[in-house]
Formats: sequence, C-alpha cells, structure tokens
Amino acid sequence: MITAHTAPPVDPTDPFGHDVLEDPLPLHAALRDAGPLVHLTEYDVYALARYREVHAALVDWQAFQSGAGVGLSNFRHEEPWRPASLLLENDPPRHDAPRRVLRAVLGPGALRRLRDAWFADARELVDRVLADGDEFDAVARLAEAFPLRVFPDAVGIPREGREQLLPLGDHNFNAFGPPNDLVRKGEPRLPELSAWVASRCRRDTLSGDGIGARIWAAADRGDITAEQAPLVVRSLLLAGVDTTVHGLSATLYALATHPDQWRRLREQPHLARAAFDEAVRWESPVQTFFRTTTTDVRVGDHVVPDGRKVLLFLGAANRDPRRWEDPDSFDLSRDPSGHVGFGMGIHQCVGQHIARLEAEALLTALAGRVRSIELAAPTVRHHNNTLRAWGSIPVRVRLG
Ligand code: HEM
Ligand SMILES: O=C(O)c1ccc(-n2ccnc2)cc1
Repeated sequence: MITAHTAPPVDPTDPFGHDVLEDPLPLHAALRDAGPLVHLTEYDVYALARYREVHAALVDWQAFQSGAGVGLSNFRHEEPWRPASLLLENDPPRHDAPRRVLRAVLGPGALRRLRDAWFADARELVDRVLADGDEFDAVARLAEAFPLRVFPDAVGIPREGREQLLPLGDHNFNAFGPPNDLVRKGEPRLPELSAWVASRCRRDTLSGDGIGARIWAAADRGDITAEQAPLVVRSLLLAGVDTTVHGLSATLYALATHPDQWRRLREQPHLARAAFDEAVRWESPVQTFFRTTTTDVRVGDHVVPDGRKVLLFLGAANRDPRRWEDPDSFDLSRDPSGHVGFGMGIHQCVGQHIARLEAEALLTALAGRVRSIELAAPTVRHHNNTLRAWGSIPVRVRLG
C-alpha cells in the first residue's frame, strides 16, 4: 500500500457545466497547471489533463479499467443504463474477441471496398450543395449529411429513419456524463430510439454485404457469440455517426478560420488526412472518457485509491504545451501523430480509419471545387457532456 504524501490540488469547477461545454480551454489550462493529478470536488472524482498522465492511463488498462464503465457511473455499484458496450466498457479477456471482429470488419478490406463509392458520393454531395449557392451551414449540409449518407449504407441499415442515429448518439454521449439537463433532454425519446436501434442490429434487417452482416458472419464462425453480434453492431451505430459529424465539423471550422491552411490543402490535396488528424488533435471531438482504478495507483506525489473514477481530459492533453509546440495553433505542417483524440492503447478507436476515409473523401471533393472558404456568420456550439460539438457553422465559399 503506497501512502499518499499529500492530497492533490482540488478544482470545484463543473466540467459538464454549460460554461465549460461552451469553452473548455480555460478549465483545461487550469487543470494542467494545477498538477499531474487533480481532485474534482463537484463529483468527487480525479482528473488527468496533462499529455503524459493521460497517455499513461490510456495504455495502462490493468490499473485504469474500462469494465466499470467509461462514464461517471461506476458499474461496480450501479447497473448500466443500457447493456454495457462489449468493447468500450469491457476489459481483456472479454474485450478481446469483439475487438478482433471489429478490427477485421473495419480493416483495410472494408476501406478498399468503400473508397471509390465514398469519393463519388462526396463529389456528388459537394456539387449539390454548391449548386444551391455560395453560403450554407457546413454542419447540416456537409458534416452531418455525408456521414449519414455513407456510414449507415456501409453498415447495411435501411435508409428510412436513419437520421435517428444523431439524437441517439447524442444521448449516448451525454449519458457518459452526470445525470444533468443534457441527459434529461434525451430521455423522453429513449425507449423509442432504443427499440429502433435494436431492430436495426438484427440479422434480418441488415443488408447482406454490409459491415453488419459481416459481424453476424463472425458469429456464425464462432468468433463471437450470437448474443454478442447485435451488441457489436449497436456499438457501430452508436459510435459511427456523431463522432464523425463533429470530427468533420471541427475540420471544416478549422479550415474556414485558417485561410492559409486551406490554401495549403488546395495546393497539396494529399494533406486531407493530415488536416483531419490535426483538427482531431486541435478540437478533440471526443473530449473525455472515465476510467476506474483497480488498485491504489500512484500519480506524481499522490495516490488514487482503488475503485475511484478518473476523468481523462483528452482535449486538454492534445493541447498540452509540455508535449506540443505552439499547441493552440492549427498547422498542417505539424506531425499530429501521438495525439490522444482517438485514445491510445487497447481501446484506441477501431473506427479511426473509417473516420479518416470519410474526411479524405469530403475534403478532397471540397478542395477540388472551392477556392476559398470563410465564416459567413457567427458559429453556434452544440453542448454535449462528452463531445465537442457544433450546432451550425455558416460558411461562404468562392469557387475556382
Ligand atoms: C472523429 C471520429 C472519432 C473519434 C474522435 C473517436 C474517438 C474515440 C476514442 C477517444 C476512443 C477510445 C475510447 C476509450 O479509450 O475509452 C474510441 C474508441 C472506439 N471507437 Fe471511436 N472515434 C471516432 C469515430 C469512430 C467511428 C466512425 C467508429 C465506428 C465505425 C468508432 C468506433 C469505436 C469503437 C467501437 C471504440 C471502442 C474500441 C475499444 O474499446 O476497443 N469510432 N473512439
Ligand atoms: O457501444 C457504445 O455505446 C459506444 C462504443 C464506442 C463509442 N465511441 C466513442 C468514440 N468512438 C466510438 C461510443 C459508444
């Protein structure tokens, strides 16, 4: 048993309050500066905000487990509000088989199969948006429209009703936080949305050649059980849309507010993937996830006792001046590799390559038609307990 020398510094701020969700940067800086470990008195949890400690916790899945939930709720004492995620909220060994299956169905073969169709869809969408005029909301017309069009098709769910994936994902991400107004907002539609998404995970509603059907085929082979198959498909549907909507939004906002970087992308379209990863570092669409300690864990001069919740501030780590030069600048010449916007270690985002392909397709289509892009009106944030999200990003484009 390591004895704690002193209690870590405390911070009373509510990290899920609307002032922080509107602009988290001041809290992130305060948490990084307070020390390697901070105690958040609002929820009696611990916080890691510096890159070194966040990275160390992400890769130390034994001491910082996911199996007690990656939200504020501690599954050791509370029932999950829905069946726990087989990947996100599981530890090895139970985590391993579902992870292997998803890595396979979302791997290089899937990307090769989807690439040409997604590039064509992106060109068609961009042409349609630009035909309607030179001012539009980049969130509704591009960042939401593109993932909603290509990803459910790739999974193999029918077209009608798929827009429900947005409020469903939004609630799921809110539910990782405390039971606040954002969670209460999503509760009225939850029974209907949960029943709808469960119906989309059944084998008989998934088209034969999609990613969903390949997950069921893995169950036929015994790689996962037939009971697990629909839960793995559910993870894809809950995870696969809102994340990329706000990842693409972050990228479009960054490029619309950095004209020099847009020019660089136009001159070198192969920078599309780097632009997306730099935007994921700079904005961190997935801001936070919790872990639960499985033993007394030393962090710096302090000890986090066994069984405590630790909030990992991925967004704060991605702008830690101890790790990044000029962290607050959005710069396509930076090497963003090593950012924790997709996590790190055994739970690192298994959909990151799908997300990068969506971004590459959309940015390549835009860069091919649009000479300049700028904000046409004030932007509006969308508050979510976990996601750094956008309500609208009005832009004006010039073609050429
Ligand atoms: C910009 C887009 C995305 C971002 C920023 C993002 C971020 C993340 C992060 C930070 C984690 C680690 C969670 C943890 O350590 O607890 C994660 C895991 C995961 N992501 Fe994503 N994600 C994105 C898109 C996607 C997409 C498109 C999919 C599905 C196609 C997906 C599926 C998953 C799954 C299943 C996990 C759990 C992996 C595991 O626990 O082994 N994500 N993602
Ligand atoms: O199974 C779930 O509920 C679930 C699984 C993964 C995510 N996720 C987060 C970021 N990338 C993916 C969200 C929800």
